[in-house]
Amino acid sequence: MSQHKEIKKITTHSLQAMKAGGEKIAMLTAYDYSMATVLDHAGLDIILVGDSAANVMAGYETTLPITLEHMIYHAQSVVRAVKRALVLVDLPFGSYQGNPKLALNSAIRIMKESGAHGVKLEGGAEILDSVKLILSAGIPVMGHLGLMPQSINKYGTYALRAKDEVEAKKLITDAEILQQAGCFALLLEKIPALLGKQVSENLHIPTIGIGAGKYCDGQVLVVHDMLGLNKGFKPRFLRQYADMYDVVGNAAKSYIRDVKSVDFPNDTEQY
Ligand SMILES: Nc1nc(=O)c2c([nH]1)NC[C@@H]1CN(c3ccc(C(=O)N[C@@H](CCC(=O)O)C(=O)O)cc3)CN21
Ligand SMILES: CC(C)C(=O)C(=O)O
Ligand SMILES: [Mg+2]
Repeated sequence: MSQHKEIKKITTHSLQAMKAGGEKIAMLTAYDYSMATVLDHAGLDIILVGDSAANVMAGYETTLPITLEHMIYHAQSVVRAVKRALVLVDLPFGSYQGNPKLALNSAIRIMKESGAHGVKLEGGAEILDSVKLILSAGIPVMGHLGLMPQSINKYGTYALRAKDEVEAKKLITDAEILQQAGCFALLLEKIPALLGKQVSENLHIPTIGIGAGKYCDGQVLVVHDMLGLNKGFKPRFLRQYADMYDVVGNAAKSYIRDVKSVDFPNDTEQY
């Protein structure tokens, strides 16, 4: 008898069904093969190859410097690992804003060169033409509203977004516009929980929150943050599930000690 276990792949349709059935969606970032292997085997629904790679992989202050080529490299590594999860890729800063044809070209390059399942773009009405053109090519799009890190220079801080009535109304309208255009899901970043609730109840497509409260249809975190590898980053929305900084640090300290003391390698660890 065949030992092949049928793996039920997550699709954009599964996600709609999960929202309809009240099952929450679990998403994390990954940027490399090894991490994506672990996360996919753990049963994660969505893996996001986020442009936060600029921060956690490359050490930049913001997400602005990462290029389309870098994103494709990370996406290729993740796709090679994944058997079950839906893999989404952020379009990086400068690869779509203000130019629908550039946006389509960037999205096509990601899909063609990495084999990912869809893309994510930051923005509402101002990027609607780009979203529509990408969707017209059969590429699934996740929207991204609220705190949009690629616009950090417009706001100057990573503080809570859409606190006032005017901003909240614009976000609600942008969410409706993105759903109407055909986005399969919407990411909401760092907004009041009650606004997250209102948007989630208002839309039929699932919302995925980061700092957007418990009423969103799913949650996302940057994997290095939740593993405790991003020392000192402790925003209120982050729950830390492991202390990998100490796990890795202590292993490295033990190794250093063993090498210096000529304990490693021993007789059984050599030829
Ligand atoms: N490692 C990492 N984790 C993330 O969640 C993340 C990235 N990188 N890069 C891209 C964006 C930027 N994001 C951010 C960045 C900062 C805060 C934040 O709350 N920062 C401060 C407070 C800032 C303020 O209130 O002005 C904090 O409490 O740490 C939240 C999300 C989310 N994304
Ligand atoms: C924080 C999430 C939502 C993201 O866009 C990223 O990791 O780049
Ligand atoms: Mg991002």
